[in-house]
Amino acid sequence: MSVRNPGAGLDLGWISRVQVNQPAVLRRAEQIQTRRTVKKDWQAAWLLRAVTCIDLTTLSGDDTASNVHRLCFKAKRPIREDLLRAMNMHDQGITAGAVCVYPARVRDAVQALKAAGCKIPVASVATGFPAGQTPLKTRLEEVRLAVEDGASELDIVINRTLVLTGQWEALYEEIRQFHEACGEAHMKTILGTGDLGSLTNIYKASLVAMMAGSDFIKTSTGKESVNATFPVALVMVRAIRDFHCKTGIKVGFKPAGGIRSAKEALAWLSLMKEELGADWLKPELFRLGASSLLGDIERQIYHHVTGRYAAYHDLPMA
Ligand SMILES: O=C[C@H](O)COP(=O)(O)O
Repeated sequence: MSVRNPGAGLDLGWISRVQVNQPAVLRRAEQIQTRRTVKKDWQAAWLLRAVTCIDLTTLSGDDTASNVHRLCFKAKRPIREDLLRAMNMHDQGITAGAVCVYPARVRDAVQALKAAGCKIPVASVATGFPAGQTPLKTRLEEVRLAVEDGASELDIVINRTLVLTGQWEALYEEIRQFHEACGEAHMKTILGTGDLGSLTNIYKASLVAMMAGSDFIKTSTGKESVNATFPVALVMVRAIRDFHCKTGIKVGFKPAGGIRSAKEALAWLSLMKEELGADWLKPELFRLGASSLLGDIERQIYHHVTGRYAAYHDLPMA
């Protein structure tokens, strides 16, 4: 990831003027999901692009060194070598965008990727993931420890209480402190959109997160009852576009939570291309946070290459 956001001052005037036209957002979101998508070779190429943007994730209570190691090896070789060879893509260095784990598993991931001779970044969730309801002191310490253990990307969750009670200055200050604690590591800010109550709050929280120096804004933890949806994404990417127009700073976008199918991955790529342009189709500015998406993409690529659907045993586990 090369793009960095130094942040900007908190512009409360801008935040107070925010209005979202909900019916228009819902109409546009519907249109993106229902339209015909790319086919054949183009589809395979888009799916490979999606693979390079996946933050391959495991965030479970029963995570151990061994499943994290397996995930890292899958991140290094996300698609079977013979399938890539059949598409003449075997020497293109296709890997997942990052591996995403809990702070306590960062060392396992760093070790596994080092052993595999692979430079994929390790992303750690932090700041009291998923609820963000621990004292600020411990949330900050969690960020510092994850960085110390080798995380080069931090997926921090915001304190949703501050959004729901309109405390924009306090939200900005907290995120600024997380940004400082991240040091050289990139910061992705998870809004937990399913908890924020309205599209207007989501737009405002997106702006505050970007003003406070987030390199990415991310929809969800995957643990809320509603996670990445297209209406929410539209509001967030339009906030990214407005922030870029006003400051010249490019902030990335990461939908996460419940993204499971290749078809959905294609719709997410279409949304990025149409709303933000080709610059946002790269892992530097776009990630898909997903624990169970890669398997379906690999199955679709297997079908593209062989004309058959893969049996369960044909593809290595993600
Ligand atoms: O940040 C990533 C999400 O937690 C993944 O959610 P998921 O398990 O629904 O794919």
